[in-house]
Amino acid sequence: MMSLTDIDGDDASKYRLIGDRVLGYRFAVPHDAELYLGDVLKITDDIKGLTFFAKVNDLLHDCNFSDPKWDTRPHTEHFYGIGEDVFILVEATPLGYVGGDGTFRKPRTIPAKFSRVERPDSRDFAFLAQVMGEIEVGVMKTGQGVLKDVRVALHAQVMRQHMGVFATTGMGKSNFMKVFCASCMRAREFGLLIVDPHGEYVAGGRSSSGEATMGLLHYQAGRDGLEVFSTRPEDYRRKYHLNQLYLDHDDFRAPDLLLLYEHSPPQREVVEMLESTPGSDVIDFFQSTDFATFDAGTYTGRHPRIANDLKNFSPSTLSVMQRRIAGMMNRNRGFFRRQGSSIPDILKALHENKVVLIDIPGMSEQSELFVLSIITRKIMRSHQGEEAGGEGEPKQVLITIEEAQRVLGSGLGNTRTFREAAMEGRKFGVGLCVVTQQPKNIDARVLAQLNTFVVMGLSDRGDRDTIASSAKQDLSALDSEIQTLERGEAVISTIGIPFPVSTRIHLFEDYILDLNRKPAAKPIDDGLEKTF
Ligand SMILES: Nc1ncnc2c1ncn2[C@@H]1O[C@H](COP(=O)(O)OP(=O)(O)OP(=O)(O)O)[C@@H](O)[C@H]1O
Repeated sequence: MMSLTDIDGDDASKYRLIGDRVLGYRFAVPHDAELYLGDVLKITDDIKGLTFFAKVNDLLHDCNFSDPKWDTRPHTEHFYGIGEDVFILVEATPLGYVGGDGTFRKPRTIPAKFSRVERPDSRDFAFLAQVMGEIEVGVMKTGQGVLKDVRVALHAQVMRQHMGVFATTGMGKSNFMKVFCASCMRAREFGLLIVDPHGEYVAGGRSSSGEATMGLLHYQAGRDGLEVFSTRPEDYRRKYHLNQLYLDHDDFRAPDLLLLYEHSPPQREVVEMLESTPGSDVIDFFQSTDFATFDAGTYTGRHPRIANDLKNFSPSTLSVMQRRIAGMMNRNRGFFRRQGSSIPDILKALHENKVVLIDIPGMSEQSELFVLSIITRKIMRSHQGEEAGGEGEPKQVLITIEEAQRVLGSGLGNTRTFREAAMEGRKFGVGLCVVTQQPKNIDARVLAQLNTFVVMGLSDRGDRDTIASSAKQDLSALDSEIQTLERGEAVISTIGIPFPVSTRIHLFEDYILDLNRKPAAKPIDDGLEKTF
């Protein structure tokens, strides 16, 4: 017997499940029902005692008439009427189901024929909420609206397995990153490194659409979870309790130069030869040697080993290297000095599970990559050492790489540090947060390592295909949704949440206003209704 069920007490509104398979449902709903792509619906199977959830991915007009042209004939309404034989066929993707024990599971079975289909109410949201993690980023989106009681939160322990944030410019990537940082400051589950050459994360600035924005310092209740290392003037640093950023000569290694300049094969060989030589010796050698007269056989300076290593290189190659090192020192003189480095403090803060913001406003792209490369290498070495030492709790750090196609593109031979972190980092508790507008320009081997995908509007089909083929969950059903994502919306596919979840990212300013009013305890329980 067919069971037509009222959805909200309105007799005219009848929804019923009529098929189809474990990974795709079909419902018939009245021809005038108001449903939207992305709506989340609940299917109650009273026979098996299971409650299923599914998301609408297509809507089609259909009818029970055998006349294929019934709806184009004149006076159709008069002859056929437009009653329950005319309906909308809804295609939906299952999210999962809840059994008698109240646990949310992946869809592995199918609801009984004619199971009741309705909109979930607030009691149902608890089931969806139970699959969420600790790092809150937004609320679940459904069709035109949001499920304000279902906060979307990533799982902290998945973060070491690398994440990708993919967004066309202006879609809300900076806002997402700040929300993510605020939640990390609050949760204190792992260390997060972020290098900001635009100076907008610390105290805000202007968004891409020109509005004034707030920064991480405005999240005062989470201040203990933030450590800032900055190149700003002293009075600014003192006012906001920021640390001064310093890197020293021993933090530097010759391969850092590969990121900053194009190198010819012999120049590259010089770099490789000096790879494990302490940076202070390399810098001192190049600063104190005259390559017009350099001869390794007669060299009497402070670095005979380096002189001997470089004896077969031409003076012109060595002069180019000398100029580059001088250029690198000059460009970074605001924070790069002979002795005294912030690296131990940066590592300490990361290992205290803080967000570490490296604030270098107005610095060139080369300086940004220089800093990021040095800190990434230091984190990797420290974690590899710890692994060897084997004592204490393994530390977990996530390193943000913005415009990641610069250093994780395919065929780039100059970015070994980042590649090593992408390929081996997770063994040592080092994850990468790869942020890019151009996923198709990221090395496929790196994409294959990502276990969390945050997709914020990608208009390019090639980019979407790249993401769909790399994500661990099937995103093909969401292609049309990804195409139509609006600013501030994302589809998130991550381990721990059994379905790709459409999310309305919190607006940072509203989110921290709310967080500032709450005690710092976790988990975050209250609704964020006023945000949207
Ligand atoms: N989740 C959101 N909710 C509401 N508005 C948002 C959201 N995300 C972004 N916006 C709006 O969009 C504007 C642009 O966002 P944002 O600066 O984060 O974009 P972007 O992708 O980082 O841009 P660009 O790549 O050019 O820096 C913001 O000023 C904000 O008003």
